Amino acid sequence: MTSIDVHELTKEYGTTRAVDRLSFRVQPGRVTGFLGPNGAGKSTTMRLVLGLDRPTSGSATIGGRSCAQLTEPLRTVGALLDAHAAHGGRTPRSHLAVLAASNGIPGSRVRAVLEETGLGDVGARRIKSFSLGMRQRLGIAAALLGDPRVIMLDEPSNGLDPEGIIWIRELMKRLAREGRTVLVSSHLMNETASFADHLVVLGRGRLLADMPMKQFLDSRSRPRVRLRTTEPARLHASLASKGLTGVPAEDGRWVIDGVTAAEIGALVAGEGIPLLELGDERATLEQAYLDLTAEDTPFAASPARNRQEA
Ligand SMILES: Nc1ncnc2c1ncn2[C@@H]1O[C@H](COP(=O)(O)OP(=O)(O)OP(=O)(O)O)[C@@H](O)[C@H]1O
Repeated sequence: MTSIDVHELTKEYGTTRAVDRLSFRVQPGRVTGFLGPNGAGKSTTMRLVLGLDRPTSGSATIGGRSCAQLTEPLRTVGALLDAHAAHGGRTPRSHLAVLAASNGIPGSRVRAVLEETGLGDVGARRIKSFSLGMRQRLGIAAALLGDPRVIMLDEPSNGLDPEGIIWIRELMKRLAREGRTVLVSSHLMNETASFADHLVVLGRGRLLADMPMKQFLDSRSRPRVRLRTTEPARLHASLASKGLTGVPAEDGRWVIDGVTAAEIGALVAGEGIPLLELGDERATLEQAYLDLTAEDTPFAASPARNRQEA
């Protein structure tokens, strides 16, 4: 099995410490979402893993070897870092053919990945005429070219239309099901929640979290129930008898903090209070992420209060 191992990794650019003694492992067989505010060090880490930059100290390896040691790297790791990396004067076919030839990859893979990424009909067009979404698909085609065990994608949904976003989501899940190691950075929390099984979160170059998605959501949220009843006065009294408070929401529902739907269900059933709806309110990844990274977001807009004071 081929994991990505980052160990005590540090990268300094002059006085900026972009990555700060970072250690984590990306396991095969699942999609790992790579999150963090702007400038947190995600792209730098990916470049270090790919051997495109040298660490100040520490190590980053794929299957126990540094990328620089790999003679045909695209057969081990495929990456999308910059959708504009391909030369605009080339065609997708020639761009991919050059990559295939220099990595010992059979030419038949070029057509296969063009088809897989939906570029089968535009393989002979100049890349400079491509939209951002098409360039993004070409970058993904290049990442898949060598049928690698490890795939790293930096903001893969950038520029993709809704159909493309669904396609990339399903592709990443399938790659993980095939036992590959998939690391994906994104700023889109709903998106990440829809495909990631595991999360690695950075803030100012340091590790803030490394855990399964469900554990991340559970660890950063309190239980909360949302319900609808035809008898709010009886519900209110029943809640009060247990030291609970229901807060009416704008949509006619009630929100109760600090309890689960199972607990409320048992309570109201015992008293015969009719319910039209009852459910646990799930924490969103966006809420959990913002809560975790609040202190590590260097480019957050100032609150309105501060602007008024200025
Ligand atoms: N080549 C470089 N030279 C100097 N500083 C750099 C270089 N590359 C990155 N940095 C700095 O390192 C820090 C981390 O940047 P990086 O691009 O890795 O963050 P990121 O998490 O990928 O951010 P974003 O979400 O905005 O893409 C930033 O402060 C950035 O300015």
